[in-house]
Amino acid sequence: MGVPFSIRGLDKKFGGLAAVQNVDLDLQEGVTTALVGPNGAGKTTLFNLATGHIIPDGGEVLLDGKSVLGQSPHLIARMGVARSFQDLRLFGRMSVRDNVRAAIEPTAWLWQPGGGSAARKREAAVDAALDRCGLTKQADARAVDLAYAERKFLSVARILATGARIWLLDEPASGLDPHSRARFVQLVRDAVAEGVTICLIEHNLDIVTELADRIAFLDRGAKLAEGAPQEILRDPKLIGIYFGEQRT
Ligand SMILES: Nc1ncnc2c1ncn2[C@@H]1O[C@H](COP(=O)(O)OP(=O)(O)OP(=O)(O)O)[C@@H](O)[C@H]1O
Repeated sequence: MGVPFSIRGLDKKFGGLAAVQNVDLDLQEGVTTALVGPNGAGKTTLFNLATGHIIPDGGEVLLDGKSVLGQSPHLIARMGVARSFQDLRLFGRMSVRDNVRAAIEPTAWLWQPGGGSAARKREAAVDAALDRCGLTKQADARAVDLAYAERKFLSVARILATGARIWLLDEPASGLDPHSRARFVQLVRDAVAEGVTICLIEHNLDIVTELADRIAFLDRGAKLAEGAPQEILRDPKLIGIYFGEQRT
């Protein structure tokens, strides 16, 4: 099993605060990894470092064994690493379809051969992503007019349409009703079956248990443990930290 995406010794300080401290993480092909930890543990910062949104103070980010450190978020996305944001970052006044198109366009090289046929392929990818995310009927609606769960699915459709092989999802299921949550779990499982490697930040431990093959547990910027969900979620010390017991 390959390791398409790897983080080595990542460090990031914000002023005096060590938000990420010497974190290693391997995303193995076909393995879904969950980042778990209390609020402020450094999970989102780790995604920001991994995708070029923030430059680390030290460490390495490797895609297929090659450094992508210092590359722009656009370029990293173009290389097949897609991410979602807690605040979704949709274009509210644009249509649902245009939101997905906008996600796909930066990954299409201007000089891409094929002209019209490449454009048709992109449209087909947009249609397929909308269909899989249950948004075909809402394709012409403005993103801002969607229900909350639909907006969450739109953020996944934007990733799906790019054909990215590595997905970093930041709390993708937060606030979803049980029905939407079940649909989301199925969407992720389908993507994994198609070969997508996924890392997700998730506070809902039921979803973590359903989807994750591995858990990396973070606290105060450091990775405290990594292993199978049944191992990590049964560790009283980690569970105490997660639910905010007094720490020394
Ligand atoms: N741009 C920034 N400037 C200063 N401090 C920041 C910045 N971004 C994050 N932090 C701080 O770094 C720490 C880690 O934040 P981060 O958002 O990565 O945690 P998290 O594990 O994702 O938390 P949550 O589960 O609440 O989303 C927190 O103390 C946060 O306040």
